[in-house]
Amino acid sequence: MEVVICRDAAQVGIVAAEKVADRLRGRANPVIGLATGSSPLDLYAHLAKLVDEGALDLSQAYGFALDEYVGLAHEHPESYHAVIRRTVTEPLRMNPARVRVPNGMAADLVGAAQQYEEAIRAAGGVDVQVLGIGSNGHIGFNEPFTSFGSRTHRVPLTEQTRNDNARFFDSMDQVPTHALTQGLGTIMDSRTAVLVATGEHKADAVAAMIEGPVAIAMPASILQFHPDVHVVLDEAAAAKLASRDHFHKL
Ligand SMILES: O=P(O)(O)OC[C@H]1O[C@](O)(CO)[C@@H](O)[C@@H]1O
Repeated sequence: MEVVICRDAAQVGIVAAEKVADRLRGRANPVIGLATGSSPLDLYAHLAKLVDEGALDLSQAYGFALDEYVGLAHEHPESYHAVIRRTVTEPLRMNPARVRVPNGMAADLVGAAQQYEEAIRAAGGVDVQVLGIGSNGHIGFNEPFTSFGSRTHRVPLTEQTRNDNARFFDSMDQVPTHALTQGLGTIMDSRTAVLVATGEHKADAVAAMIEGPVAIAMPASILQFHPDVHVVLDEAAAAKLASRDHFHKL
């Protein structure tokens, strides 16, 4: 696990985007795994700048979002279908037909989850998975006590996650209660993972992910076993790392 500590959130976005771009360049049909939430927005903005400057071409790339709310219409502005279109597909000039988001509106969610796994496999697997981390240590929507071997599946959201995401909705009762998410096993199959975290509200989860025991109470701790994972933090998110002096500081 490589850990890089940056001055601020803007630098996190740039450093992480460069790592993602390095691994996508030169591949004929690169596959990028896409996180939503606030954390990766600066990363996507920098990737968009590279695309605008001609330093990166994602027109032939495939994209797979990590997750989607269950029962939220794709047209809803906070559905991850809409968020990915707004923050990734359009600014990165990707082909919309090659960017997939789990179908949280499917009548058969088990079938939709299996099809999603098959689509990732058919595209050749994920080259670079972009990740954020929830304040309770979730990645994707894999909440604490999710099996490490899990594949794409339907999950209930914890109260903490619903509270964290309530800022995107008018009221708490509009925040969905369930999601369809890639599993921890699916995420661990990615060839490279780049996780970004900023802000003091992530400091406990970040410290537990990097230094704590690998335990299902802290889903992100499974990344300690990922063969090529890069964690890019700002000072605030790195503040509770006892081992911070061992890591690369920019
Ligand atoms: O980046 P945020 O908004 O803090 O969210 C943390 C994580 O929770 C999720 O929103 C749940 O999927 C992730 O996409 C994100 O990485």
